[in-house]
Amino acid sequence: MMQSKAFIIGLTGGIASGKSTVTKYLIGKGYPVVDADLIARHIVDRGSPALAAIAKTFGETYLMADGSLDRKKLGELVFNDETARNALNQITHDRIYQAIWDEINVLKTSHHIIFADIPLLIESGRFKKYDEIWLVYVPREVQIERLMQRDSVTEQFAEAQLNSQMPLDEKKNDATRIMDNAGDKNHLFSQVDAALSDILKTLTIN
Ligand SMILES: CC(C)(COP(=O)(O)OP(=O)(O)OC[C@H]1O[C@@H](n2cnc3c(N)ncnc32)[C@H](O)[C@@H]1O)[C@@H](O)C(=O)NCCC(=O)NCCS
Ligand SMILES: Nc1ncnc2c1ncn2[C@@H]1O[C@H](COP(=O)(O)OP(=O)(O)OP(=O)(O)O)[C@@H](O)[C@H]1O
Repeated sequence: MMQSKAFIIGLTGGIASGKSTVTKYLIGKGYPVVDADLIARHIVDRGSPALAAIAKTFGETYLMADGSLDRKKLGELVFNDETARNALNQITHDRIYQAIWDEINVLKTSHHIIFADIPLLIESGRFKKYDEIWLVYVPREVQIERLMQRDSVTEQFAEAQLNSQMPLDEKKNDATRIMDNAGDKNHLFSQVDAALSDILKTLTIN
């Protein structure tokens, strides 16, 4: 019999390490996945308090003509400037982590296992309340290569983005399971399947 308490898994990694690839696979299997990047976009919607705070802190020049956030311009600033990045995180992170947990609470009423894809979960220090942390890991050079290819950015910008995050080797210390994504996608999916069957076995016993 399944337990009544939901089992919450934080799915993390670094930029372009393969979290969305795992997310799509999990959704295909019917699991709910809360998407922190999507939530991060919603909380800075046009007219939101967070967007007003961004305009006040960084200037109206970070808004597009229609009043929405100029994401490319703000990205170029914060991925190259730690003080600016900290200021942006100060405005956004409490709102993002609150909204993630609100979504989890809603899903808890109808699901036994819930995933949340959160790139900065370990940096945030807010991972203790998750039952497990899954780290989608790749060596740094593979991460840079995939990032440059996917986003068509220069090596210099890709390096700046990686340097804005904790190195994946360090994140290993706080991970319950490490999914190695240096191989092909099937290799990644087989590790996900093994973890799922392990968890399902444990939940069925208890
Ligand atoms: C800087 C912004 C405007 C750039 O927007 P853009 O559309 O170019 O990128 P997107 O939001 O899709 O993020 C891409 C990736 O960048 C990384 N990233 C985003 N913000 C940060 C940050 N503050 N520090 C380190 N890495 C970050 C994440 O790995 C994320 O998956 C945007 O990322 C943002 O508002 N960031 C602050 C909110 C945040 O921390 N988001 C991460 C989710 S918890
Ligand atoms: N095993 C793999 N082999 C080859 N390419 C891969 C593999 N896994 C992922 N990719 C590719 O690498 C890129 C990054 O993967 P993905 O978008 O899943 O990462 P992510 O961690 O979700 O990134 P972000 O947080 O930046 O959105 C994508 O273009 C994806 O198709």
